[in-house]
Amino acid sequence: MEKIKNGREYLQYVLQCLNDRLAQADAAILEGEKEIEDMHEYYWENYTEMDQYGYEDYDNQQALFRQMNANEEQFRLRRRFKKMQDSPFFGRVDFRYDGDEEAETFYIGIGNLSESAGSLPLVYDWRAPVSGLFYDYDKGPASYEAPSGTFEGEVTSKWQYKIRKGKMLYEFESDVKIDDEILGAELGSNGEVQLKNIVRTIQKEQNEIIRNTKDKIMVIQGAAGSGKTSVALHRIAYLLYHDRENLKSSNVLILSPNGVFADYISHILPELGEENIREMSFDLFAYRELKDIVGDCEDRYDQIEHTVLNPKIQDICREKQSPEFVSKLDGFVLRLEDELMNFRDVEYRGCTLSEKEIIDLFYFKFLDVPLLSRMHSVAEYFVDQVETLRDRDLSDEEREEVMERFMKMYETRDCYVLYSRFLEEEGYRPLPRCQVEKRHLRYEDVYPVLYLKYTLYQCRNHHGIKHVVVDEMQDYSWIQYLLIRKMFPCRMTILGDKAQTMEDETQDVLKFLPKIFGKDIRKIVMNRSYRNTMEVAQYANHLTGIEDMELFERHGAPVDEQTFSSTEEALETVLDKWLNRREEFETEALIFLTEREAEHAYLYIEKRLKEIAPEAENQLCYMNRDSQNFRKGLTVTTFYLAKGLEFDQVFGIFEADRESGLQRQAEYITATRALHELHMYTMEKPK
Ligand SMILES: Nc1ncnc2c1ncn2[C@@H]1O[C@H](COP(=O)(O)OP(=O)(O)OP(=O)(O)O)[C@@H](O)[C@H]1O
Repeated sequence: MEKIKNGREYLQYVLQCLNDRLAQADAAILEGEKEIEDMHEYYWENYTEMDQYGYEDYDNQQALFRQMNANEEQFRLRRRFKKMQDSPFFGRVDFRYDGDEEAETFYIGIGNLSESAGSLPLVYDWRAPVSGLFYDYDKGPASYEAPSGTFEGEVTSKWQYKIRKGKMLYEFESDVKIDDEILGAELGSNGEVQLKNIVRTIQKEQNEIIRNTKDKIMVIQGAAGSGKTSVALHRIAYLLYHDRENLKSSNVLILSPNGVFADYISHILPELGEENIREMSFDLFAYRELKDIVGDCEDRYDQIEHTVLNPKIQDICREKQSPEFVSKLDGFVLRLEDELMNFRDVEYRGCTLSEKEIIDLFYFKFLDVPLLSRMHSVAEYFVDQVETLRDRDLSDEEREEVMERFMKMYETRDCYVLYSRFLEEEGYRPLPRCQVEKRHLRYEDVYPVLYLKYTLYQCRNHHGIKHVVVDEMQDYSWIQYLLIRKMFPCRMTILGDKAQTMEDETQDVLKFLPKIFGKDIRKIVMNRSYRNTMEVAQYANHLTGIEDMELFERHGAPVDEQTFSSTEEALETVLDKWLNRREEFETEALIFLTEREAEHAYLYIEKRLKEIAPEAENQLCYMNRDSQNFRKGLTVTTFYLAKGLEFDQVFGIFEADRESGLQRQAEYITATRALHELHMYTMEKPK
């Protein structure tokens, strides 16, 4: 095997080895299953005779768990080997260690493979330390970090392979230029609906982020299409691989924009050999946390729709998420320490806690407990006293009764009522008074109320989470980041693009994040864009005046710009272009500023398809905020839901003369969604 220098021969060797390992895994699984069956049988036959203390039963259970884990491991191996049968490796790097005569060869693939467990790998996982050489260096001096230290030497050659279904499609020794050609071919290809994994072509500056394990909070400002989402997901795969002991996929949470986005990225981690991770939008999270306070909350998308109709409401929303507003809220919370309380003696079954004792406990012993949870601690203290004196535990009902007496010392514990009072005190319009189910929070008030709740109550700890990924960081406000820090005091990867803010002005959160997260933060800027053709990227950059973006040299059709006098006319053109070239593209999008426009267009196209091309009906879909799947075909939607996604061909239809900052942002976001072709249509205002 040592002697095989040729990729094709090596492929045959590796495929044979994969077959052997698969057969071994199959045999081990069969044997394991038999073992588990025998254990069950033994248990049922003998459980009446097992020792009375349960030792034997316990031992049996432990043995059963061990066997089940061993089987699970074999299943994992089998899944990996099966995946590798399609393309066992994609790269090779020959590295001569300093002091050695000859270079060693390392083949790189999506997972490790060796002839037997524990022997030297035939293929190295792309996340292994030595694989860093492949991404970081061309021929020449190089080094890599491993747990045992830094290894210096020289890359003597580097190869790239494309293998599909176990067949070598091409192999060549690569230099920088060819790297670019391969990358160009990857970027130019159609065929994948969802986001692709990029292991074969990770770029050096991306690799630096993926392999960073030092920094607690990484913040990535990346241009549209620079690979932020891809990099964040590969980074998670890397961290899961290197810290298996401490970090499981269930410890990672992605705060992402919506359900479709979650679906769009859902296959990447499984493809990289990891389990999928939890994903949630912050609005959904807030909504769940506020369920006991309000009946309903607006979300970010409602806010955008309202802003289109009345741009002024953005100002008040911005104001209510700002540092100044938060410090007023903090001041209000301080005042509540006094104003909210109405202390009095508590007597229960012959035991008394005097008002003075309660005040002492409240303001000294339990001062660290948040205000609205503090009386609970005082009550617990009292319950302890009662139980000691009476020498028995109180029943649940008795405890309840005691608690209630203590809670009555708060004027109110309702964050909605308190927030409304705060608004009034600060000269804002208070919230309508109504029962919980009828309460409907405007978006501008959602996070201030949540902030109040998290400041006034001892809130649930989200302990299981050890790494949070925040995508689209520019869409989060000061107050939201304060909440994120409070809820998740863990490592984070925060990524976004200030140019894609969904407001009339761009928001650069990088300016204020250090104030929230302190010195733990590491900022990285990625300015090279990979998604769009040069024509599309230049057009998009022109819309917002971006000049510093580095574009990948890939060309396509010029942007198709047209003006129409009626929506129907524009939609007919979209229909025509889409139907005529349906075979060429996998995914297309028709994007609008508002939900109303998108829905109208969808209904129009749906009706027309029934008349002219019923066979294409199942290729049309409407994407709203409740949608959960990213689909092939033509997706009709709004710019804010299309954010983060990409499509082979994009149509954007926007009204002329709606010269708002938000519309400019919407057009920019729309344009940057196009991989290959972009059509930007303007609707003339009716005269
Ligand atoms: N190193 C790479 N090799 C191949 N393709 C890449 C690479 N980096 C990025 N891409 C491709 O570029 C496109 C954009 O990537 P991605 O969606 O991760 O970018 P983004 O910065 O999150 O974009 P946006 O902010 O505009 O939504 C994807 O098609 C992705 O596969």
